[in-house]
Amino acid sequence: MLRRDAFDLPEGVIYLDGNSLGPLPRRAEAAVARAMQAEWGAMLIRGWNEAGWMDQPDRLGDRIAPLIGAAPGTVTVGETLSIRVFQGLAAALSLRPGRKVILTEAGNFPSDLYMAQGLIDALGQGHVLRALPATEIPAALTDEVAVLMLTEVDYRSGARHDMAALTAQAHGVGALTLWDLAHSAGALPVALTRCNADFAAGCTYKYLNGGPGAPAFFYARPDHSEITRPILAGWLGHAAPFDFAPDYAPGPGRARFRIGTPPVLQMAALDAALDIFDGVDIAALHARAIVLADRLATGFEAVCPDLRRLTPMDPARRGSQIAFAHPNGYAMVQALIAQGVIGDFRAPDILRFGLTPLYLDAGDIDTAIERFAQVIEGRLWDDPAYRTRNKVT
Ligand SMILES: Cc1ncc(COP(=O)(O)O)c(C=O)c1O
Ligand SMILES: Nc1c(O)cccc1C(=O)C[C@H](N)C(=O)O
Repeated sequence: MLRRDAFDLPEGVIYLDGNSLGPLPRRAEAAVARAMQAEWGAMLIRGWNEAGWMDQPDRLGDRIAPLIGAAPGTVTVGETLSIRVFQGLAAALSLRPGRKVILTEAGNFPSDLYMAQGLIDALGQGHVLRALPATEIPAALTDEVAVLMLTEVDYRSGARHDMAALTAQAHGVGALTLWDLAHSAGALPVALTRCNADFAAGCTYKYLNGGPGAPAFFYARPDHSEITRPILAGWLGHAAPFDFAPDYAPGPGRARFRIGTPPVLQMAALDAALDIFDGVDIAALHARAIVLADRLATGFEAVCPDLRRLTPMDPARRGSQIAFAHPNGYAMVQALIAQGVIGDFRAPDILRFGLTPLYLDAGDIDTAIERFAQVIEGRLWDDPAYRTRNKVT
């Protein structure tokens, strides 16, 4: 399971932030160089045909599909996750005319909330965004709800929704579902087909290690793809893009969810990154992440009993990260980074650590605990340099 050699990680660094940005896969460096030289450089514009650039979104979609329990031909790649959330919501609303509620979790990732607010404004049809605590969502699933939009694994606490149960309940009242898999894909087993999910989207720069700015993926249940008229109708989602027709006609199935030009170099990196998952049992990977998370949590809490654990204990109800709240959280994370243990901070007071067993083992966690002990016992966090927040945390 440990495939550390597949990654180009700096010596001495314990990387606990793969839930925000995965590290560099060694093969990605060569793949991007090849795409630049042998394809872009040598083929020039012929690369679209000869190097298969135009087919990359679907080819990569088919590589991601088994990681998220989707059938071949149902996932496409490109654009950003924010755009994909907008697209999925718009598709769901168009399939439920007359229903006015988008139901979501309060504290969902801001972009998902903003996308819903923007879409509601743009449509101007009186939709409302109802954002509730997770515990209140089941009771709020009524026949007013057009779509239940949830991030399967919460970006802060790491708490995981029960996709199968909530999707079934949404369908029970005639609502559709849109799942944000940003913190799921490549970290834990996702079963979109088995759960009968309607739409899903995720990013590839976290657990899938596609690199900063790597494109998003988008899933639509096949019966929905055939009847949805995408609100973001781009030329590459047209049935015949190179006819350059003045009016939009949707392409078949997932093709219609393409919008604009695919990011060819990013896709070359992602393609190479996905090689690492060949033969990986995602359920076993997640089980390992849970063990590492527990080891880290127990060790950190022993060093600093004031930490308040935010991540649920039940392995079935969490993703592959552990999060704590502490009033000095920002300074602690910065001091830990200075010691070579990279985690991150989420406002207002959350220390967040991603557990990625492709390149982390128990020895790394023990080293992280030792360095955290140095930070706490030496009060290394109490440094004026850590009183001002960085632009990107
Ligand atoms: C849960 C979740 N949704 C959406 C996003 C937004 O993704 P992007 O910036 O790629 O559009 C992120 C991360 O940035 C995220 O963690
Ligand atoms: N996408 C990011 C970026 O462009 C810069 C900094 C961080 C990110 C992130 O992905 C944040 C991430 N979604 C999170 O869970 O906090």
